[in-house]
Amino acid sequence: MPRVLVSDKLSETAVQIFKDRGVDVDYLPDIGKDKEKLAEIIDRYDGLAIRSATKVTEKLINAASNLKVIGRAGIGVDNVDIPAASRRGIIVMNTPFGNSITTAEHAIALMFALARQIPQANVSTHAGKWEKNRFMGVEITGKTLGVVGCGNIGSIVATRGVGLKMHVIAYDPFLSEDRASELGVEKVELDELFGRSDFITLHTPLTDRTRNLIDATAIAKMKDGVRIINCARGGLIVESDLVAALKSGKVGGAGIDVFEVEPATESPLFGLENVVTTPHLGASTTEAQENVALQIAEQMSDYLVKGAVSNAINMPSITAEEAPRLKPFIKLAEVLGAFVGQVTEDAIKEVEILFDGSTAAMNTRALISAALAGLIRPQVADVNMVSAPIMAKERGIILSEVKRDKSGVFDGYIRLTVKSEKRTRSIAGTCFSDHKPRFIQIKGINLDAEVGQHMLYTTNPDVPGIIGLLGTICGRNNVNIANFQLGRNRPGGDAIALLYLDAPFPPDVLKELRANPKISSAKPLVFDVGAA
Ligand SMILES: NC(=O)C1=CN([C@@H]2O[C@H](COP(=O)(O)OP(=O)(O)OC[C@H]3O[C@@H](n4cnc5c(N)ncnc54)[C@H](O)[C@@H]3O)[C@@H](O)[C@H]2O)C=CC1
Ligand SMILES: O=C(O)C(=O)COP(=O)(O)O
Repeated sequence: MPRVLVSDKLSETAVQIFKDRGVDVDYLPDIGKDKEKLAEIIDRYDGLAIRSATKVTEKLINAASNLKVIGRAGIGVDNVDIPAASRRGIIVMNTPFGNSITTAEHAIALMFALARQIPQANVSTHAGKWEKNRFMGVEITGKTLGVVGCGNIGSIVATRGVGLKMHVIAYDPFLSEDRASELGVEKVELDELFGRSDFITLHTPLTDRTRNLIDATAIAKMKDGVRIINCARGGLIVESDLVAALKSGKVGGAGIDVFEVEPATESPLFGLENVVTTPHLGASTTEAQENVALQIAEQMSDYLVKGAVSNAINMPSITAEEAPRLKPFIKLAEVLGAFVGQVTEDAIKEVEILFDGSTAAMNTRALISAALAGLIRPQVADVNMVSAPIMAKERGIILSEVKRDKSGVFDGYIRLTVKSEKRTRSIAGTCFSDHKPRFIQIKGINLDAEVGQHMLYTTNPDVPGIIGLLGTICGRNNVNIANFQLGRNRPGGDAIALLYLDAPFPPDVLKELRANPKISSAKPLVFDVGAA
């Protein structure tokens, strides 16, 4: 039974869902904050469910020898070293919509809090001061709201802003004019947004490109008295620059939910009169927490139990419905890759994957990942569908995909063509209704060959006596041949043989075979023929 660790505070709904779906679960909501303790036990788990408190570093990933999936019950995955997870073949998934309304509402709440100084007035009133003249606010209506990052959350904030009769302008490199007009916002460049906004709200992910987006230079371009809201990530703002601008009055107020360093128990922003802070509460409503807990538990269980992949950051999605249909073809793609990977001994330069007929309509991204995993595995044993594309890229392999209509007798097939330093190799295969992968063409030679666990692949000129020769050498050395497949391109041309064996082909017999002048090449092959 797969086992999952929940290392941050999550609704207990998640725990129940894991259990209901056949996943063992340990709920240790405080362990995420204890790096050492977490590293000590992480190798016991197949899955890790987190929020933002657990930092999944490369070090932790290296200690997680059994980990297959990291599930973020929320949106931002900047606390996970995704390249390190991908290299180790670990899927990283999130719940991209579960808390977006809640977070957008928090941004709007902070905007009102700033406009009317509600938190400060609240403290003063509780203290019995009745400072009616101290707290003069500003109206929201008619003001310009600048939304930086108009994705899921940004666009909800934008439409709420429109509803509040604000003039909403947005900067997002991926925002189309059509989408902007659908939302009722004006699409502008960043500098224009800085120059025109009365309120600026940030909704981009934290990446190397967005880090320090709001620094002294950006602030200098803003209107005097601008109010800034950050419910995205602390690293988007250079806090020291913001503090200076708040002190000088250039920035009139800041609503800050997220900090450069969290948990933020001290910050230069604390104690400033015009700053409203919350401790990363953007996603903290009962509704959002139920949503994300339920979703992540479902997604992680579906992956661990059924192989379905959804909302993965580093792997193509495979729905629970398509998983059973796709599985045999994933196996096929993997064995095609494994065949070529085992016979290729020099550096691979280019890979072309052709999807013919029905296979062209399948989830070809997943099939490509599987083919690459098979191809690379002879060199790197623990590669899988998550890590294979990244490894292929790191090795400079040029990848191309071709899709075409049914072109032959098969409903559909996959052909893998691999160009290495010395030569080009090609292999094609398909699955029939028995769901078993079959080789249908090797080296341009047609055949119909099942995939065996232990095989021997030989090439030779098409001359009489090869079958006898192979049989004699194997027989003399006590190697049992379970089955035999032959093919040739034309009489007297190139021929190939596939021998199905009960055990790995013995190295000394291989030597003898290779020394025989009638055999051009002989290569033992091993395939994982476990259930598709
Ligand atoms: N405070 C909290 O508790 C929460 C914070 N978040 C944060 O909010 C972020 C945004 O979430 P979503 O809207 O769901 O993500 P999203 O991916 O739907 O939207 C992000 C948008 O930012 C845009 N973008 C990327 N780089 C940009 C740049 N340099 N300038 C302007 N726009 C850029 C993208 O094109 C995209 O449209 C998350 O990455 C997360 O860090 C999310 C949920 C809760
Ligand atoms: O979903 C996100 O990106 C969030 O920032 C929410 O963080 P949390 O789950 O509340 O630690």
